[in-house]
Amino acid sequence: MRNSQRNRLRQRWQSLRQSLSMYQYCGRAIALVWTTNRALTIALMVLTLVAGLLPGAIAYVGKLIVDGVVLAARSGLASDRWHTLTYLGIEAGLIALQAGCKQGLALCQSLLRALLGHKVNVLILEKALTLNISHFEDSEFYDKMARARREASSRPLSLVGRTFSLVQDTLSLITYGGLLLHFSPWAVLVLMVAAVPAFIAETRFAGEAFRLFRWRAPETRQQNYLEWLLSNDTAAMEVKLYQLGPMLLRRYRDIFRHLYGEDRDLTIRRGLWSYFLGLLSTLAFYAAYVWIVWEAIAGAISLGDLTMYLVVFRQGQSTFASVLSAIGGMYEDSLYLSNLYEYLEQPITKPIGHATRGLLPGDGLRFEKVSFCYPGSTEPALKDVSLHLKPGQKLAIVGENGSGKTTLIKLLTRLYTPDSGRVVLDGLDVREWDQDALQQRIGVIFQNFVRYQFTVGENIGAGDVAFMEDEPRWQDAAEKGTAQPFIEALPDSYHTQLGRWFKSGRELSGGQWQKIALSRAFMRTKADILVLDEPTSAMDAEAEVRIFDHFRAMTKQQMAILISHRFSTVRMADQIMVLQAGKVVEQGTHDELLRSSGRYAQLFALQAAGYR
Ligand SMILES: Nc1ncnc2c1ncn2[C@@H]1O[C@H](COP(=O)(O)OP(=O)(O)OP(=O)(O)O)[C@@H](O)[C@H]1O
Repeated sequence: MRNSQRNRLRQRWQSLRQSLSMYQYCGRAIALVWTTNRALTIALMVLTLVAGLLPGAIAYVGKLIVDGVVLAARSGLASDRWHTLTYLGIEAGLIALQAGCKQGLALCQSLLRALLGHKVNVLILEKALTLNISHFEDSEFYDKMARARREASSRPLSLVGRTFSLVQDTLSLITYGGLLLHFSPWAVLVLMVAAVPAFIAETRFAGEAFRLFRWRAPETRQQNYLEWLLSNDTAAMEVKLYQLGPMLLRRYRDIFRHLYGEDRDLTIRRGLWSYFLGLLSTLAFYAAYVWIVWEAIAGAISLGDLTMYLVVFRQGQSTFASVLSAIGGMYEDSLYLSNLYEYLEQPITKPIGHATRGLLPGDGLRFEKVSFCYPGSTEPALKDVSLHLKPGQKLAIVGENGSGKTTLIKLLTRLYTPDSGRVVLDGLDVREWDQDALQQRIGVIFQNFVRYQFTVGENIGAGDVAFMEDEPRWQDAAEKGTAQPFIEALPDSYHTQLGRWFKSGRELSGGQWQKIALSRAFMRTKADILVLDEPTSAMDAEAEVRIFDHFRAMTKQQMAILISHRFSTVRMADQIMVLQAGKVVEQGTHDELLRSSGRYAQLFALQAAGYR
C-alpha cells in the first residue's frame, strides 16, 4: 500500500516536473525575439517593467489622496488642500503613463509579430531545404513540419507576450505584497500559500492538454487532409464527379466530433478545478480583507490605508486570475515551440562527398549488385541490380508497376542510398561525388514532375536555376523538348502564366505539360545523363515517335535512361533491362530479348497484338 502510494506520488512529481520543464521554452522564445529585433525587445521589456510597477504606485497615491482629503477636511488649511490636489495630479500623470505603456506594448507586439512570423517561417523553410527525401515521406516528421508552419507567425510572440505579461503581473503582485507587508507579513504569507494549489492545477491540466494534443496528431492530420481534398483545385474535379463531397465532409465531421468530445471533457474538468481552487484563494483574500476592515474600524489603520488595501485586494484578485490564465496559455505556446525546435534541431545527414571528377572519366554509369529497401518497408524494392551504361548508350527499363524502375532512378540521383552494393559514376561511388557536381550531370524528369504556377519560360528555366531567366536558353531547350510550336501559339508565348492559381493563368493539356517538363531536362546543357521516367505517357503517338527520333539525334553523346510502358519507344534503346519485383530478370537488345522468348518477348507480343 505504502509502496503504491509512493509510486503514485513519484508519478505525480514526474509529471509536474515534465510540465514545469516546458517553461524552459520561454527563455528560448525571448532569445528568438531578441535576435529578431533588439530595440523592440528592449522597448517591450522596459514597458513591461513600468506597466508592472504602475498599479502598485497608483494604489499608493490613491491612499495618499484619501488621507489628504480626510486631513484637509479636518484642518481646513489651504496647504493641505494643495497637497491633496498635487496627489491627484500625480495620479492623473500615472494613469496617463499607464495608458501610454499599454499602447506602447501593443505597438511593439504588433511590429514584432510581423518580424518574428517572417523569421520563424524563413527558419522553417531553410530547414526544409536541408531535409532528405525520406523526411518528407515520414508522416510523423511531415506532421511536425506542417504544425510548425501553421502557427509560425503567432505562437512565438504569443509566448513572449505572455511571459512578459506574467512578469508584469508578478511585479504588480509583488508591489501589492509590498504594500500589504506594511499591514502584516502574515497576510502576505496566507495569500501566497492560498495561490499554490490553483497554480499546480493549472500546470497539471496544461500538461494533460499537451499529451492529448500530441497523441491525436494523426487525427488532426487526417482532418487537414480532408480539408485539403475538399478545397483544392487538383482534387475538385474528381471529388465532384464521383460525388465524394458528402462522404468526405461526414468523415471530417466525425473526426471533429471525436476530438471535440475529448476537448470538452478536459475543458470542463480544468474549469471546475480551477474554479474551486481559485475559490480557495478568494476565501483567503477575503479572510485577510475582513481582518483589514476590522483594523480600520478599530482605528489601527487610516481610511487611506483601507482604500489602498481595497484596491490591492480587488486588483490583486484579477491580476492573480490573469497570472493563472497566462500560465495555461504559456504552456500551450511552449508546446508549439517544443515542436518547432524538435523540427529545427532534427539531425540531418549531410552529403560527405567532394569529388568533382571520377577516377575513370568516360567509364559511364554502373550499378554493382545494388539492393535497397525503403525505410519502414520489409520487402526490398531492388535486389542485386547490376548494369553498365557507357557514354552515348541508351538504356530502357521495362517492368510491371511497382517493379522498382523509379527506385533505381532515385538511387542514381542519390535521393536514397543503397543498403548494399554501389552506384558508380566514372569509376567513383556517387556518395563520394560533390552533390552539386553530380546533380549538374543528371537531367531527370520524374513521372510526377512539378507543374509550377509560373510562366512557361520559368517552367522550362527551372531545369537550371542559374539560367532561370535566360530566354534564348528556354527557346533552345523548348526546341529540343519539341514544345516550341505550341508555346509560340500561346498568347504571351514564353511569358504566358501557367496554371489556374494566378491571374490570367493558362492551363495546358497533360501532353503539353510533359513537353514542358522534357524541355526542362534539356536546360541542363552540361548533363550527360538524361533520365526520362515515362515522359511520353500523355503524348499522342505521332508526338512520341517524333520526340524519340529527335531525342536520339539530340543526345548522341549522352547516356539516357528511359522508363516506359510503350514498347514502340523501348525497342529503340541500345540496351533493355526487364525488372520484376526488384530483380533484373532479362537484359539485352530488343532483338536478343525477342530471340530468347522470355518475359520481354511475352510482353512485347501482348502489346503488339493490341495494335493489330
Ligand atoms: N517512398 C516509398 N516508400 C516505401 N515504399 C515505396 C516508396 N516508393 C515506392 N515504394 C515501393 O517500392 C516498390 C517499387 O516502386 P517503384 O516506384 O520503383 O516502382 P515502378 O517500377 O517505378 O512502378 P510504376 O511503373 O508504377 O511507376 C513498390 O513496391 C512500391 O510500393
